[in-house]
Amino acid sequence: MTMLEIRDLAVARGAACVLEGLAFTLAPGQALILRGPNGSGKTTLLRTLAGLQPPQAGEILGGGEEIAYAGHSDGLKSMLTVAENLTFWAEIYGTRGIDPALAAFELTPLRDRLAGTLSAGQKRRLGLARMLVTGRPIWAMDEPTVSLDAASVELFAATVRAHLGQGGLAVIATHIDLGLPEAHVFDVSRFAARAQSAAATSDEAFL
Ligand SMILES: Nc1ncnc2c1ncn2[C@@H]1O[C@H](COP(=O)(O)OP(=O)(O)OP(=O)(O)O)[C@@H](O)[C@H]1O
Repeated sequence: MTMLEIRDLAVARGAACVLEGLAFTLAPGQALILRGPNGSGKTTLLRTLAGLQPPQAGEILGGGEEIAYAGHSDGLKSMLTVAENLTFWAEIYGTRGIDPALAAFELTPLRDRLAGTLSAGQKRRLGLARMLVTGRPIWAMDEPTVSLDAASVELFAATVRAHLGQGGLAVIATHIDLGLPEAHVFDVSRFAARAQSAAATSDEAFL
């Protein structure tokens, strides 16, 4: 059974510890909504969970090959079509069939368009469709609804609900209420690193 558990985790940007003492456990069907003001460390935590940077301290159990990450950048190849982009990712992740992902984000009519010619919201929908193509059970997503209109936000929320309904897990930094069942709100600012606050105070003395 896929689980995601973090124990006494500390995450850093460069050498500076941003968050420390983080702990949670996520079971199949559960979502964790990350909240916190700009710069509080949501992206840093998501990148660490996704294995894009090492933790400064503590443990992550159950991430690794189980986790797929959707960051601020959609990571699209502008000279490939919508369908070619998804096929590229399907090959990387060793999965088959892009049609459900196209349908989930209403991209089927756009399948032969070059990704570079899509609107911002369409690009975002394609970036999110990639999560379905990965076939991975844990989704880590950073502000996934940026650029999406209300209808597309609902498509996204429905896709996440379906993923959770199939036993998937999700960690999502978002300010929007996605109406997810089993969603727990996790305010990262409660875990701000003490060393960082101390540094900010001493910096102020030199201003
Ligand atoms: N490349 C970098 N080098 C050094 N510090 C960075 C770098 N990127 C971000 N930081 C700092 O790390 C801290 C945490 O940033 P992070 O992007 O994780 O926050 P966030 O909660 O995702 O913010 P936002 O809501 O604005 O996206 C901030 O103080 C930020 O200024």
